[in-house]
Amino acid sequence: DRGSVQNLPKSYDVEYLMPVSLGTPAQQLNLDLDTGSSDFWVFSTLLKESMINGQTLYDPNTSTTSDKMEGYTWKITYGDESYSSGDVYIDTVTIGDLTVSTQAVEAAKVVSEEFTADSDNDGLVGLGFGIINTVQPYKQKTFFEKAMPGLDSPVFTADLKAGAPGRYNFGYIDDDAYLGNITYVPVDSSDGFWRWVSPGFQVGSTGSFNSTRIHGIADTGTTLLLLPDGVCEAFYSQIASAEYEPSQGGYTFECDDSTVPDFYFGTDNGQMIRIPGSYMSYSKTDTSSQRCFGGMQSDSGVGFTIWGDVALKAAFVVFDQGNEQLGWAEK
Ligand SMILES: C[C@H](Cc1ccc(C(C)(C)C)cc1)[C@H](NN)c1nnnn1Cc1ccc2c(c1)OCO2
Repeated sequence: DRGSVQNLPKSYDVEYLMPVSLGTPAQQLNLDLDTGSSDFWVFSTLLKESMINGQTLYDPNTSTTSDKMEGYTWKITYGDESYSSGDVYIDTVTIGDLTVSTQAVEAAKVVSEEFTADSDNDGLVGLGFGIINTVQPYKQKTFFEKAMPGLDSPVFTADLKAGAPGRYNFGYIDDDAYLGNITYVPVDSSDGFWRWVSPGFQVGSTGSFNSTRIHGIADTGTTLLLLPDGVCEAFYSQIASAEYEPSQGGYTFECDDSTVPDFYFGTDNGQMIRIPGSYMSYSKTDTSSQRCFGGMQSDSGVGFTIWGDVALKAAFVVFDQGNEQLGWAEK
């Protein structure tokens, strides 16, 4: 079996949403596929009005295939301090023609203001590893873990694009979606993330390669590229107008600065992925100024490196859960 679904970036590629069908008759919600968490949760009719702001709600009561998991609850807090919690239902879920008939759907009763404020986002599909699922008394499998046994191949792929629709595929690798070869690196899933080690980085096409092992996670649910301070300093030192502005929350530079270099990160045996300099001018710091917030920021607030959308949209990425490895290819 296999599946394929288009993903759509929101403005500034802050997040990528995909249509998902839940229940019978199908209720379609726009969800955020997040490889950096492992809860499948949705805005639902269980929420108080004050927490809803235009989102599409999953209504378990009108689905003829939903079953409430009595006594099961969930509560998740994300690294940016946002949170959500609620009850759990079993129902059928279809993503891009791939159906899981008994998915644990976590229906929100409470969401933090950050989720209420994002009216386009109806919830998250966590595709990290199930060991960090928050459902109590017994944790639940992710959508991919439920689908995996029936798939042609135990993989899903992420093809995120800058300011354009991309695609998530399940169960197969589309050889027309990338250039050259896919380089595979081992994954350590012990903390539930797609954690891997990059052998180093290079700033600009003429820069030298810096051999330094960077431990981090591949995270479709994080917008930016969060890297160690030393790497950020090496990158921003090459941009004439770059400054570290704590008041803005990080590195900024003049949006029209022509000295913004490309950034390369190593994957394995000499292969590198090139992130175009244009991906690094993330968003205007405020309407009046001509300064942009950098797409690369320090990981010091997080504690580990996060290869978020700014990096992932420069590559074709294979999340190979069957073999616990990540595949990287140029595109
Ligand atoms: C932030 C997202 C999860 C999310 C996505 C979207 C949203 C909104 C819709 C409301 C915009 C909120 C939350 C990320 N997903 N793996 C995540 N989940 N848990 N950690 N991270 C990454 C991290 C991101 C930012 C940090 C951080 C750690 O530590 C300190 O600052």
